[in-house]
Amino acid sequence: MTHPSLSTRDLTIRFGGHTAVNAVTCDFRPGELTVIVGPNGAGKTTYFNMISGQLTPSEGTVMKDGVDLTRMPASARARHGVGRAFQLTNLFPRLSVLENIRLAVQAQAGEGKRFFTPVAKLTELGSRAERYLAATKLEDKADLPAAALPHGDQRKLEVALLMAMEPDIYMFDEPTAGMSLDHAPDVLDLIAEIKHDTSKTVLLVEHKMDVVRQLADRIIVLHNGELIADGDPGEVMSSQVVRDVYLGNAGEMA
Ligand SMILES: Nc1ncnc2c1ncn2[C@@H]1O[C@H](COP(=O)(O)OP(=O)(O)OP(=O)(O)O)[C@@H](O)[C@H]1O
Repeated sequence: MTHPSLSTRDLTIRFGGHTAVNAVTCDFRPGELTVIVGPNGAGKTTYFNMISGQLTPSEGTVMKDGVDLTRMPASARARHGVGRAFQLTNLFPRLSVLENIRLAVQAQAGEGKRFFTPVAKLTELGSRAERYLAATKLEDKADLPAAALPHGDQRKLEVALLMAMEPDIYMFDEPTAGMSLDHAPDVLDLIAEIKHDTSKTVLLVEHKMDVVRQLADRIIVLHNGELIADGDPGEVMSSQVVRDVYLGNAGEMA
């Protein structure tokens, strides 16, 4: 079995007296897309936030390729290859779609703060930006300001910016939330493509079971902050413990 790229050990966070995530130990491997499911309030987003660095755990560790990320801020984790798609927060609304991607590529290449960049390097960065533009099927919108894009295309641009960071770990929290039915397949195709790259580890928080079925290599289930199931999607979703959890939360397992 491939070596894990990312591991959490006994990851725990308390808010006042409430334990939102309780001693979650889990390994994630390259070439594997893991979907994190669980009823509302199960701790999925909080677990995600402790991996990407928005929250610092009360106890436990987050390790990536042998490096302890547990106390690092999100920006340092991004430099270590943990990339998370965030809605709108990293877009420059007045800049064009292509300019946004170019800036992300330049930042990844460490050219963001340089005044002079050699022409050959600029050309290389430009072609990388074009590649991500094409991968996300945004070529015909390249010159539009990011703010003018419809919601679905903005989500695609966020994926393009994430790809431009060239992370090893891709994290998506409900990537099709708020998206119309005609845009959702594009974003799901993109994620499917990312997971075909066997050097990448993909983590997804998702409620929609059709999305889970389409993408998951593995499912982990959180309930009341605890990891209660982990494994093959078919086995996990038909297991009694998961059925009981969802039966107690009727309607959420769409
Ligand atoms: N900053 C915070 N302060 C206090 N409690 C919090 C905080 N963040 C999360 N919680 C609590 O932690 C628990 C887990 O929340 P979380 O948002 O991680 O669940 P979730 O599984 O992502 O839910 P959903 O599917 O509804 O998004 C909830 O009880 C929530 O109220």
